[in-house]
Amino acid sequence: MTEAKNQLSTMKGSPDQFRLASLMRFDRSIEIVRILATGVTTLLFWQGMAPLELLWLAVAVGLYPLVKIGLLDLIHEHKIGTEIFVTIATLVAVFGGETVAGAVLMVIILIAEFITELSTDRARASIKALIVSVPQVARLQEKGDERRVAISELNVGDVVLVRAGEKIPVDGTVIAGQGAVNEAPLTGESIPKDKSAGSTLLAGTLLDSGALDVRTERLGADTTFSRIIALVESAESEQAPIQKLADRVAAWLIPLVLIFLVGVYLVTWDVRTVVTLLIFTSPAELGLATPLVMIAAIARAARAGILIKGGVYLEALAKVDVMVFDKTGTLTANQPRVVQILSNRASLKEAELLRWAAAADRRSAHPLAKAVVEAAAQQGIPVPESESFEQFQGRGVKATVEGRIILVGNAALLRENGVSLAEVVEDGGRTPIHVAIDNEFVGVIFIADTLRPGVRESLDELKATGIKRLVMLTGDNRATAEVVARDLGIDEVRADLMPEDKVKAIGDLVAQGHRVAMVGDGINDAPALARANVGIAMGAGGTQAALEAADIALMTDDLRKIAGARAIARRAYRTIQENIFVGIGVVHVLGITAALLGWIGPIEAAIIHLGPDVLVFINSIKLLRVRIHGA
Ligand SMILES: Nc1ncnc2c1ncn2[C@@H]1O[C@H](COP(=O)(O)OP(=O)(O)OP(=O)(O)O)[C@@H](O)[C@H]1O
Ligand SMILES: [Zn+2]
Repeated sequence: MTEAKNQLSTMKGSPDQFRLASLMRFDRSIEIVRILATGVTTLLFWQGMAPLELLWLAVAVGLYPLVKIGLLDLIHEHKIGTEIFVTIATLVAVFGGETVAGAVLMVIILIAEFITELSTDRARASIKALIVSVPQVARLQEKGDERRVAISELNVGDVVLVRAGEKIPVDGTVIAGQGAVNEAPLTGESIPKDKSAGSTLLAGTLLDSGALDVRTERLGADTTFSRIIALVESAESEQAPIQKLADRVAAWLIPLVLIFLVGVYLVTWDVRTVVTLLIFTSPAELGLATPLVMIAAIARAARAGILIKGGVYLEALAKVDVMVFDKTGTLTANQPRVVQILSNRASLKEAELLRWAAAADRRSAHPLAKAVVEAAAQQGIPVPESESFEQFQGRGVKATVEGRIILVGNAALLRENGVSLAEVVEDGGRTPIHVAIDNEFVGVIFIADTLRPGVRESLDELKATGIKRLVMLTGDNRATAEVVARDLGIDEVRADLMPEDKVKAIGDLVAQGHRVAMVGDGINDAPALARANVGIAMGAGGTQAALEAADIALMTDDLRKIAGARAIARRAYRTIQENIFVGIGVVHVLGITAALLGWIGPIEAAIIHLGPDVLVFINSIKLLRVRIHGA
């Protein structure tokens, strides 16, 4: 929290400036003048100091924007909004002889609309402010000299210098120097990370100490930072189902309300009661109850390094009952190491087995292949080039090395290639990689990976938030998968899956009526992420692919952020329900009752009506302060 505040005070265009700037906008000034003019005229007329004609003029001036917005909504969105209701209420009052009441109620509504608009703008501005900004100038290194240039003049490949206390202006790689970088603005991670030659840097993060020379890789709109801003900005337009429902209910209520009002008038012949009722029967506010909550929740999450791409996913995450995890790289740390080599042939030494396997695997990008190649390098084994190479998704590789056909992969790969396996090697906790030379099974390489720190706690926390079933999907073998699952308290394991099986497994869960979230790394798992109700990608700070693939992107690999995201989502959903049922529902029902009983008139109604608007606002803004674990 405090770090975030410090960030705010150092950024260009602080929220205060932003607020001032938007307050001073031209149309805002007109609005203020309009409110003052109509208010003062009403007051003068009331005191007998102005003629009725002047009051009519004031009413016309005040109604103008309401009629305009109301008609535009009606024509373009086929929606009867608050504006139309207020216009009707004012006109009924003025022509029914309650001119002062009509004018006062109109002024109060104008003030309420003005306040709502300002606060929504501020919430929006705060989203951007929370994720801070990128500096607009950089120190460019040129022919041994340095000079300050605008970011727009930089090119990919340029070397920029960053000194302690400065913000990193571009995405790039450190080529010289050393320093500690605070990535909190992007990831919510407040512990600074040490950076030296070869480390990657993200624009918008802060160099706490040291000095770095950075080779520019991405600039301006291409930086991860800019992508995030763009995604958060578009998040608002992704309406949540509850919002659509509120809009639908509002549309459906309007004719009923109008019939009800005509009925009341025919029974009572009382203009005051009808005008008072009009204020409390406008269902348009239903539509206002959700956007502010969504904006606040998305802003809160962004500050914790959780990127939620729209209200629709916030609601979906709140309702999730089954959570599915990929194993490798999601639950495990994705740092596989070779831990044991077993040769099946007396004549074949372990080092030699590793040499064949590494030769076959050297062109594969699979993490297991990298572990094999790395082990060979560590043992100083020279690895030959392969003559041909083929990768089988979820199976392994087939390569020709020194004229011999090498298979490296799981049992299924060997069987499919007609290699008979005397016994399937399974060993809990470690992944066996089978090796065959010229269609003969020659041995197994065992690879182990460690669990991510804090996985168990994160999963327990998720269960505590009402997730009923935790499922693990993996391409790894059953024995290894089951050991991991048992360690973590996972309820259901599906092993030996091909990538398309994972997509199908999620499809089945969705078809059974579950609300499914899928957690993966976002690179290999993109189709599975897309199939789930909510796709959550980890480590999106590292790769832009992960950022694009998911509905919710975690900027670091910290699994605790999932529980954090879930907490924010549930809280937001509850707030929306509170806003609708208590803030709007209860107050309006009470207001209608009071009006029918003749306890309140139009002016009291308009004042009381400000109550729920303010409540909804405060209730929503509270979301910005939700405490979540690990952020
Ligand atoms: N390049 C490779 N070298 C060796 N074995 C491989 C290779 N590619 C795949 N395999 C074998 O195929 C299995 C399935 O691979 P896949 O990539 O589908 O899953 P994974 O990465 O092990 O696990 P997860 O599905 O949890 O991410 C691996 O466990 C391994 O036995
Ligand atoms: Zn209301």
